[in-house]
Amino acid sequence: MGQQTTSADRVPNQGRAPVAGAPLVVTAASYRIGDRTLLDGLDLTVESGTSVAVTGPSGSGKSTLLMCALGLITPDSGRVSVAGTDVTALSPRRRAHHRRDHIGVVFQFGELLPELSPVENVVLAGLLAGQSRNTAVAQARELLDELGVPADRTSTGRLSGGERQRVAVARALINRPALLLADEPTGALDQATRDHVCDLLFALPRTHGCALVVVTHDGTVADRADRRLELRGGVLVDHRGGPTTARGAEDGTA
Ligand SMILES: Nc1ncnc2c1ncn2[C@@H]1O[C@H](COP(=O)(O)OP(=O)(O)OP(=O)(O)O)[C@@H](O)[C@H]1O
Repeated sequence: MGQQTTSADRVPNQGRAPVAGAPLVVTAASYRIGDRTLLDGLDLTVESGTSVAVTGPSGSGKSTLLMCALGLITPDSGRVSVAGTDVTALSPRRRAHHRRDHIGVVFQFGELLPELSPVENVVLAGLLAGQSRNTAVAQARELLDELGVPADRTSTGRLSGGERQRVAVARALINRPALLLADEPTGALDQATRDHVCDLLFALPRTHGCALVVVTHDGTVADRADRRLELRGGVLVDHRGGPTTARGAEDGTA
């Protein structure tokens, strides 16, 4: 498991509006589907400049937890605070705006528009986030350069899997998110490419000052995070499954 980062060694947050408290604070969240309890009083705090990996059996509710953080699902009870705002209390419209302003997401297959160039994919996200065209283009080029992907040499659909995921990371960063969520970001990559994408991904909390939550089945990926937790029985526990409480694991004190 990686080193826990303290507030003292965080980098500046790249011009983003300051966030009060941790970018993600989930408090006593419960969520049921039918007769299944997926989240059962779950707690999770992720500080700026740090990463958390969430593992767990298939169907345990990992994506559901991400959906709660995104505000696409509202827990039956509990709070989900993103960038200092309880998103469970917002109207769907305000929640969507809040998501656009404060969260970036990377999915397993990138979910990019294959016929557009990399820079067009990233610019599009910037425009949707309310940036001017000039700003979006400048930032998109800067991010793609930083992540080592050619901006407009070819269409995104012709890129390799690793290059596509780097474009997806650039797209997720264009709104300077306080919170970056990644759902199986390396699930479709070979081992060498996975390791390269992990190098980039897990550096982002330090280089961009965001909080990062990665959901993965891959223990090698999970071990790259500052904290590795397992979703089991609706709560987050230390992945080694030792005699710990969810709160203790969540605090990183277990
Ligand atoms: N809208 C829904 N209606 C009914 N069941 C759902 C719905 N959304 C999720 N589920 C069920 O809830 C459970 C948890 O789903 P979720 O996708 O959160 O699990 P997961 O841990 O991310 O799984 P995986 O690792 O396979 O991606 C699954 O059994 C899923 O079928």
